[in-house]
Amino acid sequence: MVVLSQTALDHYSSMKTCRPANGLFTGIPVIDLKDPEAKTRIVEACQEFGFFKLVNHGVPFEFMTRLEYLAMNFFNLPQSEKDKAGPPDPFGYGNKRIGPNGDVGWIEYLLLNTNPQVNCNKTLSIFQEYPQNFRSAVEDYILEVKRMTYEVLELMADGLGIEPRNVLSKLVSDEKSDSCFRLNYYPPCPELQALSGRNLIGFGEHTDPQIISVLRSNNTTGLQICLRDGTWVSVPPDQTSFFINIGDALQVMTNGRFRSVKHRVLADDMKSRISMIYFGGPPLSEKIAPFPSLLAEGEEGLYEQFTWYEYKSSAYKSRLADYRLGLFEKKMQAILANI
Ligand SMILES: C=C1C[C@]23C[C@@]1(O)CC[C@H]2[C@@]12CC[C@H](O)[C@@](C)(C(=O)O1)[C@H]2[C@@H]3C(=O)O
Ligand SMILES: O=C(O)CCC(=O)C(=O)O
Ligand SMILES: [Fe+2]
Repeated sequence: MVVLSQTALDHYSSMKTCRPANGLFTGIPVIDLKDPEAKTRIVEACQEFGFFKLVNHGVPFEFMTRLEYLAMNFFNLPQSEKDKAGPPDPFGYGNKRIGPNGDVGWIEYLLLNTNPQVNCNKTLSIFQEYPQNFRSAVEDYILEVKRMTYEVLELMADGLGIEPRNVLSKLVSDEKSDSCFRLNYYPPCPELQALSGRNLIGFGEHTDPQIISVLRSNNTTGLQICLRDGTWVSVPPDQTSFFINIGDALQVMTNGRFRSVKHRVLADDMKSRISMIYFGGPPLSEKIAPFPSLLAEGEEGLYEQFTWYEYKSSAYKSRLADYRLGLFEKKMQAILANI
């Protein structure tokens, strides 16, 4: 069993920017994909929270449970087997280290590219060595989730009144779209029991850089989002639903109307958490800028124009909790110009 030293605990312990809240939050917007009012509800949720729960989404539950089962089998393999698929570059198997800049969490994960044009040998090899059906479960799941994500993005465009209605969905459905997929496993940490009241960070606070993130987890709590007023609230888990996150790129495209939500995961003392997240990103060459039709007369764009490649490169130089969009805000550019 892994024993946590005081220093290690401090390292993994909860930080800093938002205030904690107790209990499960009951105010997460729930959107029914088949509701005729869905587009309006989605826009409201993205403006207020940058986050919502999606029900009646049409993705068969078996696709989720099959992948969950096979992913759990993978994470239960001997360490030496899992290490064959790592270290992440950023794709591949990772253990405790998140990203290239010193972030750590109580987590193991597999990060995969969903673009068939990018073959990552390391991750493909785990699929060759380990049960054939793991690869097909990942592919089947992603196919279903993509289809649903396009529908959500079309409703968003409709709700925002931007045309054509596929203006957002085509960015992530493009064959060059830079999307990725992540399986996260948070082992239980029994030692937490003796340390009542302390948090153990599974995945530290951050916003997702892409356009949209689509998350499904087992029935274990742990995911928290930061509300507008700066309080952390716990998202009640629901293994049958998806949770949708707005990413930084969509915050920019809506000129700040949609919030890229800050979130994190806390580990549990008893239960393991497993989550699967599809991150929908645009092609690397795509220019990320506010949609002109969303700017009111005389309203200025809040951000300098940049490509997704530029943003991603900058994100990979940052720490998890950094405010990555800051560098691209016009006011920051003006300050930098005067230095
Ligand atoms: C610390 C980091 C991990 C991350 C790349 C980064 O430098 C900053 C953004 C992180 C993040 C958060 C959302 C996704 O999980 C992720 C895959 C992404 O696109 O940005 C991770 C990156 C990662 O784990 O490689
Ligand atoms: O594992 C989770 O529930 C969320 C993880 C997350 O936010 C991420 O991988 O970007
Ligand atoms: Fe995230």
